Amino acid sequence: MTVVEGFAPAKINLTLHVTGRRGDGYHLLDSLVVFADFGDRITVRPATATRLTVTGPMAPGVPVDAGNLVVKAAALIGVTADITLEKHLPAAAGIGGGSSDGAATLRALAEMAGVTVPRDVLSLGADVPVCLAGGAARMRGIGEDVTPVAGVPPLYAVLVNPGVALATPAVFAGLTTRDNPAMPNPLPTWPDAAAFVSWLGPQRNDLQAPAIAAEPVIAEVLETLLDTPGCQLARMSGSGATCFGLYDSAECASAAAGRLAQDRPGWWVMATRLNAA
Ligand SMILES: C[C@](O)(CO)[C@H](O)COP(=O)(O)OP(=O)(O)OC[C@H]1O[C@@H](n2ccc(N)nc2=O)[C@H](O)[C@@H]1O
Ligand SMILES: Nc1ncnc2c1ncn2[C@@H]1O[C@H](COP(=O)(O)OP(=O)(O)OP(=O)(O)O)[C@@H](O)[C@H]1O
Repeated sequence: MTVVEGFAPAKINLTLHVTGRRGDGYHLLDSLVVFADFGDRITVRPATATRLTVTGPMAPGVPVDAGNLVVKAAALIGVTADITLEKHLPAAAGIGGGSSDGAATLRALAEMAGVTVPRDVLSLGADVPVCLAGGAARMRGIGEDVTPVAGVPPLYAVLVNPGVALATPAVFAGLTTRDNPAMPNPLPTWPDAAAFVSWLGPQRNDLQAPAIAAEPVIAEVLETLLDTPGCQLARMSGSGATCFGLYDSAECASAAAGRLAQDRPGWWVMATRLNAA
């Protein structure tokens, strides 16, 4: 029996510029996306009907029915399987947990059944195409236009989630401006990690302000990250509430994570390497 295992890394929007809105209400984006070396794990086994079991420290509250993106992915690719999802990423947290799980499921089921992944996966969610591509990418359109980006260095980061779940539609609805500038085109080249991080500084996550308006604790997370020794940049990912801090070494990131975990026992804190693959 073919058993296939897959990894569903956290997705981090290093930038997230909202550049317009379509007639159907979806927003046009320009986002630089990378992936962490931390995430969920899935295992798929052939079965005559799809069945999902969710395990792991972040399993509570995650749907186990047709509402789970893993089950939707299986239906889209047309393969039935016994699927175990080991959940490590907080849900509704702006780090694409469900989308990354969906993309990992598509890859694993394609391998298990010897079929190809459908070309149009946007119906699963705006973040699924970028998660399926994997690796540093520029995401445009509403999420369907994904271009790999070369030259993004590996980054040492700390992810912090203060334990408030934010619904993506509500955060988009809180935007006060929707026609904001895109990132430069083409993107520059960066000689090293320091140049990359200083370029990143003036870029933005346009969803950060409406997310803070909805959950002011996000501003506290950003300030707390910036206060840790060696933090070069702190920004929110996706529609929040997870924020990332960038550091110039694994030691700095790990020391910051240790300190934050001690000082803020209610917050989810994780040191990770971004774009390490
Ligand atoms: C905020 C991001 O995470 C950035 O990477 C994504 O744009 C959202 O990706 P996602 O969670 O996979 O999004 P979906 O499940 O497709 O959409 C959730 C909701 O977010 C809003 N949405 C999403 C994507 C987009 N380009 N414009 C939007 O306005 C819509 O209200 C939509 O109903
Ligand atoms: N595999 C899954 N893991 C977690 N949540 C899921 C999953 N499938 C569906 N959901 C549902 O999707 C909602 C959003 O969770 P998800 O973790 O995908 O959000 P997110 O990290 O904010 O995503 P994004 O960054 O793409 O906006 C959850 O509240 C949950 O009900």
